[in-house]
Amino acid sequence: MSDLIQLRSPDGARATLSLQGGQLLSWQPAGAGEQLYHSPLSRSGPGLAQRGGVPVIFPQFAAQGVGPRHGIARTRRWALAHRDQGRQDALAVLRLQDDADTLRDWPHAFGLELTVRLSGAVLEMELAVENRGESRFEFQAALHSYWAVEDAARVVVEGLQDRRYMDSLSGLDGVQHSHRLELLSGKPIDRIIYGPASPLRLIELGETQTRRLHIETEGFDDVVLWNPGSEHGLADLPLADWQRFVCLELAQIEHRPVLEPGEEWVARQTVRLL
Ligand SMILES: O=P(O)(O)OC[C@H]1O[C@@H](O)[C@H](O)[C@@H](O)[C@@H]1O
Repeated sequence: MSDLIQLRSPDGARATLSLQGGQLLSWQPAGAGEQLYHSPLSRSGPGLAQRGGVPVIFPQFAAQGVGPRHGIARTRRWALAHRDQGRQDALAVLRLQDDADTLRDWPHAFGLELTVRLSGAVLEMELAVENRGESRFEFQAALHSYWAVEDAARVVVEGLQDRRYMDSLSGLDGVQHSHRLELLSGKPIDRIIYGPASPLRLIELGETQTRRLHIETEGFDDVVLWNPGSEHGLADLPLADWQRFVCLELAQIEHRPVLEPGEEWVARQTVRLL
């Protein structure tokens, strides 16, 4: 079976999901172009992390644990649990469960379910985590969204004012004072920001028009803002492509949810192109 799932809602919105990684790769709202960046140098396959779309980070963010960087979900093959086309939408549900291979990296029985629904100018993504084992576990999670832009240096993010953050580049804590956070041309940025507003607004100030993505969060307490800048050394990213995306990743990092056996945790992002 092919790794790619194509979704199309009756109003023309489209998406592509990859079972490898359980990853949304492409989203085109009705009447609009591609909203997600995907690196042309990205590789896909067992054990590989694809650079682009929306990788699922679970159960560990970055190197904040003893397991694989950004967790075990983005490098595994997920299963298609369900797909449907309604009168006004299309949806797919992907699942990942523990197996002998995941248990070697993280010794817990879990179920992950990613639901992707599209309709018109709106994309909904829901991540559910279930404890299927006999002992409690804690985790971190994120939807590591690579939003495609023409020029990252023309992007501003609103909704972070007065929020605390941790700068992952310097290791220092800070507070975002201004209403608009502007990305600086070519400079890397890597911050975990706590308690963002909902919706967050990602605004691209183009020559002739302004593009706005409103990102509502439900259940995610943090957000990561990341762009590697012009001197990145990422082998799976063309050197100039730092300009082509901004990662705004709804996340649960600071307060790790604890799940007792049988319990479930659910969080959502709802993205609207205005
Ligand atoms: O190269 P990776 O493992 O996909 O990570 C990409 C980036 O992911 C972000 O979430 C982190 O904040 C960055 O520190 C990291 O560089």
